[in-house]
Amino acid sequence: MDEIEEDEPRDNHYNSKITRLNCNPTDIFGRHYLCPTTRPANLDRCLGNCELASTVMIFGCLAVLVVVLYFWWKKTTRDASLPPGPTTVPFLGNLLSVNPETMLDKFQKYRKKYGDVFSLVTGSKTIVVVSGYDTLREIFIKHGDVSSARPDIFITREVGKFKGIANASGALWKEHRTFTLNALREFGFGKRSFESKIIEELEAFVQEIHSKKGQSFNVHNLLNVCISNIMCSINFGKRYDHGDLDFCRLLDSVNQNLTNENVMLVATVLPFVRYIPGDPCRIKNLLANIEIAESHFRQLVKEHEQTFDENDLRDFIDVFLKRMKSEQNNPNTTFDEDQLVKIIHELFVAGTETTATALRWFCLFMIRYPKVQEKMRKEVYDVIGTSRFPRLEDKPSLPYCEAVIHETLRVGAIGPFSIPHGLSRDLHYNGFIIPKDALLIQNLYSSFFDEKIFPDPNAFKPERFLDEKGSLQNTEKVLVFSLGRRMCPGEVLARMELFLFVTLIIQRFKLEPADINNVPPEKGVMGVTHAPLDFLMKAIEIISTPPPQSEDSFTVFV
Ligand code: HEM
Repeated sequence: MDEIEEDEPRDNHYNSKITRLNCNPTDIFGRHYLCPTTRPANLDRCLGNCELASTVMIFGCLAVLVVVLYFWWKKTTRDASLPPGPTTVPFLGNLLSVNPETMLDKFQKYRKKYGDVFSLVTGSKTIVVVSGYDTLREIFIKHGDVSSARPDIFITREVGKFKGIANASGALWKEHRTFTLNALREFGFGKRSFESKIIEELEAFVQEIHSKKGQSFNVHNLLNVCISNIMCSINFGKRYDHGDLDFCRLLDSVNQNLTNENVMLVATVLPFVRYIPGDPCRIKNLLANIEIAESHFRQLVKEHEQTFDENDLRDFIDVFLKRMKSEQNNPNTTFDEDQLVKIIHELFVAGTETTATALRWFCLFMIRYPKVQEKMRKEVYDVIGTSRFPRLEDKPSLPYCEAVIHETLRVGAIGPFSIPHGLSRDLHYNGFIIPKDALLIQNLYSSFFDEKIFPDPNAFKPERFLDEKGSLQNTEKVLVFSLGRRMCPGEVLARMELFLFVTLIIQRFKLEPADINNVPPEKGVMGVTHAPLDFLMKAIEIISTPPPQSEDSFTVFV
């Protein structure tokens, strides 16, 4: 590059013109760097060129800006081939309609106005929302071959690395979902071994409530700890004491992410926010918490490897390690440590938050509907009495309790929008095209509150699930575990947990609000799940608690 020599005289005209242009003409050595290719002798030409260059640059930038704005405007405008939806706002599209605080009601209104399949355009992603029992079945069962993928979004890419089960698609997902379901089934789904793990935790739960001595308390943490401990027994073969520091750290990192409510949604529709300095949306914090949890799980895997005995498979990690070892000479194996860590992380999170939230809704409904509580208790006392804990084999004899569980899942609407789905190719539906890169939302909530299926949908009425003979009916209409190929693989375990917790709570305690004049509202908040606002309650002991190793309780199953 040519430079102006240091001993060259300065040009006044040059300096004055530069001053007019409000530029610094020389650097500290007096070298002209405004237009480095030109010498002062050619100053006028240089300045002319510079002005021309600036003008060209300004027009160039404007042209780029216009092109960018045009494409952004296009991206925030609904294409005619898409399913219908609310009018888009230039450059924002329907971004304002994806506010988690208002989404439940808004989507109900949009369904009425635009039909069972409507679209929202956000610029970065096209969201297609599917509502209604029949249409959900059509898109996710009939067209399940196309609609069972996961989309490429923040959570699947940055959090899940497209691994595990919930964040994987295609062959990897199929292989590991089947493997995990078989492993859990073999290991104890629906069997006594799982029941004994749940009952072991129920003992601890009862003791904790007993220690409250009828004082008001928030059941939130206690339920989280108990339910996650069940997942720990299944995954890692051990439960933790409620005060264990490692366990508290693990739960804290998971809970922080769960209460970091809508970060996933924000990062999905506004992917650039993660680059804003200062982490205002706590995305880096979320990723750091994932790392804390996964290094805990990695450590557990290492410990298992050291004590592994293929003739004594203790838990899910051991079952996976056995498969890993049997495939160690297969260069294409997908059974590796990363995949194992992702799966146990998913099982831990998916298996804890959902079930614990359902049980919080249950406690809230019992406080609000004491007559339902009484009716359940009568059924439990008639069938089981008070001398032993409820068991899974009591289930068919307790249809009213089962009806209450279904009504809790329906009105509590724990996962109202399920987990986002993706598509393996464009899907033609009713004359519209749902594009391959769209994000498909299952609006399960629309079916829970559909008055054609559940008349008077806002009322908490367990009787709706019982026919004239008192037998269960219509329970399959509560799509809380989703439907089709991605349907929740933890349903069996969740139902076991719900039944045993709910019937035991009712058998042993009378639930009351902390303040009879201030009964907590039924209002839920949208986060990772749809959960009730925190509330205080009292659990008045009806039957004195048996000692932890009592004959009557879990020793029967161990
Ligand atoms: C009341 C409790 C539960 C509810 C309401 C629930 C609900 C759901 C829903 C709605 C989905 C999304 C399905 C889809 O994408 O279409 C799901 C997926 C999943 N759930 Fe559950 N779940 C519960 C308990 C559990 C438990 C106890 C486990 C663990 C054993 C579990 C493990 C999973 C996994 C691994 C997935 C991902 C499945 C896949 O992508 O193929 N869930 N669950």
